[in-house]
Amino acid sequence: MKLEHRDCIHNARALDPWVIDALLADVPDWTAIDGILSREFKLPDYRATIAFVNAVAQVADTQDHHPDMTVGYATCRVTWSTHSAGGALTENDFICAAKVNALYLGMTSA
Ligand SMILES: C[C@H](O)[C@H](O)[C@H]1CNC2=NC(N)=NC(=O)C2=N1
Repeated sequence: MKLEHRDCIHNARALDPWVIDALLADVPDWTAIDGILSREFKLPDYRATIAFVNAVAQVADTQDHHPDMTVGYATCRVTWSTHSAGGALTENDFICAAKVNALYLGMTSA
């Protein structure tokens, strides 16, 4: 099943580096550095940025997996890591990153 269609699981385990490298191919434009997965999104203006933040928050609450977000006027950096795995990357981070990519595509193409 495509990553973006999967749901987060409980007790996700820290991923090995080679698994991280493989999963990165499924989340275009995200980078994994020091146990965090992040991407900066560009939006047309502040209103669109806040709408994006709210849509990401909705995904986060539904999945019970929550990113850090840094909001600018027309940018939002979304950062995932799994606290319960000691701040490492798990499949949950990649599942949520894929969901956010799909969300962004839906909000910015049309
Ligand atoms: C109790 C609740 O399920 C946990 O605190 C969830 C909530 N959101 C979370 N978000 C992230 N990013 N990592 C977690 O380990 C995590 N744990």
